[in-house]
Amino acid sequence: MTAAIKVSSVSKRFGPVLAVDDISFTVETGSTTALLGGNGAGKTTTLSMLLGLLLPSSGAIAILGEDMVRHRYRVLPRLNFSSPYVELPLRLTVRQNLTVYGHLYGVAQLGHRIAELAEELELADFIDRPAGKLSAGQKTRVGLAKALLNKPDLLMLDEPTASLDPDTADWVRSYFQDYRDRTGATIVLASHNMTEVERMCDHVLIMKQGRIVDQGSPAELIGRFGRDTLEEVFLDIARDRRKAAES
Ligand SMILES: Nc1ncnc2c1ncn2[C@@H]1O[C@H](COP(=O)(O)OP(=O)(O)OP(=O)(O)O)[C@@H](O)[C@H]1O
Repeated sequence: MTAAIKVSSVSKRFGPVLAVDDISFTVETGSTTALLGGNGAGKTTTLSMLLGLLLPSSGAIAILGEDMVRHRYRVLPRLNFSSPYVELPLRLTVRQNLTVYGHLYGVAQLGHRIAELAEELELADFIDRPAGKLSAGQKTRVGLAKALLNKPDLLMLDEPTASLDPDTADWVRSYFQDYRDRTGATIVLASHNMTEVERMCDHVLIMKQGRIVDQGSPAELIGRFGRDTLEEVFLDIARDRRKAAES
């Protein structure tokens, strides 16, 4: 099967800053893959290039078999993303927001799709309230509904459970696992929550200073570093401790 994402020798420079430094990786179709790294490691820049929002300075990106530089409009309708750092128009109600985005994505039977998502993500109590009047957790759920409007084959989630209470966060993780299992979609997740990554992801890419410094399944990484949790592996990499296997 074609990989959902194939990144080959990609770099991104902002003036003097080399934000992404010659990275290559593949994401298998139907997997949930995490992109981890400390602040400033290059995760957001990488996700933005995968979404076609930024062009690489060099290298090639193929998404769902299409070249992102030359043919991104062929593939954009099959992608979506959520990020707690992107605000929805605050004066529009939740329903109006979902309607505007649904039209932008060309969603068929939009009223039906919004009703379906309102039920699945429990938005009914505040669907006619302006987005600016929602709690942080409610906003996160609306952002997730927006990301699911077009039933994407590839979903990029930046901190999907930020601001959610533990019970709702747990429910959202199960929802995405179920979505992936039902649809065969591929999920790429950027998160600082290592327990979440251990639970949801089959594969982990670890970035540091714009490079991919390690990758594998959570169990492989934990084993290779001789640790008990992914959090400890992350700290080892962040603090430049030598790998247990090498010392
Ligand atoms: N538009 C830009 N212009 C200049 N430098 C940028 C720009 N965008 C990102 N950078 C720089 O590129 C580097 C990588 O940033 P990026 O936002 O990709 O990191 P990140 O891994 O997402 O970090 P965080 O976890 O803090 O969100 C940082 O040094 C950042 O300051």
